Amino acid sequence: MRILVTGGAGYIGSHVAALLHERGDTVRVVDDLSKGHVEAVKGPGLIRADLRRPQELEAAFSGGPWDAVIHLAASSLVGESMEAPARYYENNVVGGFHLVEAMRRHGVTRLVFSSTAAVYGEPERVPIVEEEPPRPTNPYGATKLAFEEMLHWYGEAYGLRSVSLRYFNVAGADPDRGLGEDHHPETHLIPILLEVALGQRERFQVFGDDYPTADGTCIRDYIHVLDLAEAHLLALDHLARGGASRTYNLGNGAGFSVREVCEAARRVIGRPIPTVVGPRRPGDPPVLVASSERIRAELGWVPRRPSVEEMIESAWHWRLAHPDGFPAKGRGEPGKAPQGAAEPPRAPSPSGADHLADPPLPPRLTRSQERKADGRYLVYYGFPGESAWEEGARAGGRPVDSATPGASPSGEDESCV
Ligand SMILES: O=c1ccn([C@@H]2O[C@H](COP(=O)(O)OP(=O)(O)O[C@H]3O[C@H](CO)[C@@H](O)[C@H](O)[C@H]3O)[C@@H](O)[C@H]2O)c(=O)[nH]1
Repeated sequence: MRILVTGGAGYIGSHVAALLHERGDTVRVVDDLSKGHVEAVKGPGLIRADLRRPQELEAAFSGGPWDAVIHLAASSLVGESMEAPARYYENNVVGGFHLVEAMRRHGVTRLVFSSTAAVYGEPERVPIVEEEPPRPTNPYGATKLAFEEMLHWYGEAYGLRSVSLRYFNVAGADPDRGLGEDHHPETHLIPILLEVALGQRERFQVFGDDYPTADGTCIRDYIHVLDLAEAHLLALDHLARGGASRTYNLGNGAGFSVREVCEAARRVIGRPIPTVVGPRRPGDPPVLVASSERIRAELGWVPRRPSVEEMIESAWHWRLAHPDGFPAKGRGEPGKAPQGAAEPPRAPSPSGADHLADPPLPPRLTRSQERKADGRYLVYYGFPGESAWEEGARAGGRPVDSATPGASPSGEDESCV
């Protein structure tokens, strides 16, 4: 198959892309590299594109036809989403909309979507089944749910078939393939524990110990990133067989409290991990544990690495080999492969000659800014050679109020899951 993987330079996407590439699929990673790493793309082609910019998506879809898209590019932090919901709506909903529109233009009718347990909010029954009414308690979950709903209606009207995978808490690494978790800044529980164990942080802060759980800390369901990546391949194959649109939970069905994960990390690593209890993090539900019976029964998914210790151990091994994460590489030009990345794959032409060139990109929007009397910034976007205000009126650009200097329309912060 020929597959586009958005967010394929990120933590989960890089594992998915590597598995697809290894089994012989033609894979092109589409990533804006704001959070992803060129080094994490092992084998597949890579093209830099921001989903919010349709002209960059056109370059990403060039060289088709493509059989399917796996969509993981998103902003994905619960805490951050509470403070910056606009960024989440723009990256996850607007970016997602441009993606499905590009799929429509290019006749691509299958999509596997990286959704989240955060759509459930505070569920009434645990383990959570897919029939549980979604009631997100944070903008991250709300934007993922909005895109799931968009997929439903695109399916009804345009024949798009999709599988939404609602991930619970993803952990672990694949040190053998040189893949692991590297976020800046890091906010996730297990990588932070590893940083404390390495002496890169002084201590770990527990976000609240007054939840209605046995030890007062939040309970989550952890899933190994490779088990999760394998589920993407099963979902893709389901759609390739003509399967209908579905939604699946992905977790192990076992809950671990924050304190239990700390204890497991101390056992696996054998080093002290000092902790301190702090306040709750807004938006965190007390308990999220999955029932993944549906995907087991329908697609035959079996998590082969269910132990939290194994997840921590694999993450630890990757981290020991990469104490500072992936090396920072240049991001290159939008619509192109960054330096050092594999060339994006092209479809073989009927004559055998590879004559498919990327389409020329329209001129890029540029930004200009004014500092206002109150210290805030007013930022305008325009095409080169036109004043910002003229552009705003004539070319569809938009003024953005109170942006911080150096920020993109959404804060240049699309992360890659
Ligand atoms: O410094 C920290 C970091 C985390 N936690 C707690 O650890 C648990 C797990 O937190 P984290 O690793 O940040 O993951 P979540 O916020 O639960 O969210 C993850 O899990 C979701 C599904 O549950 C995914 O959709 C999200 O993308 C992913 O960020 C939560 O109870 C946090 O409050 C702490 O106590 N201290």
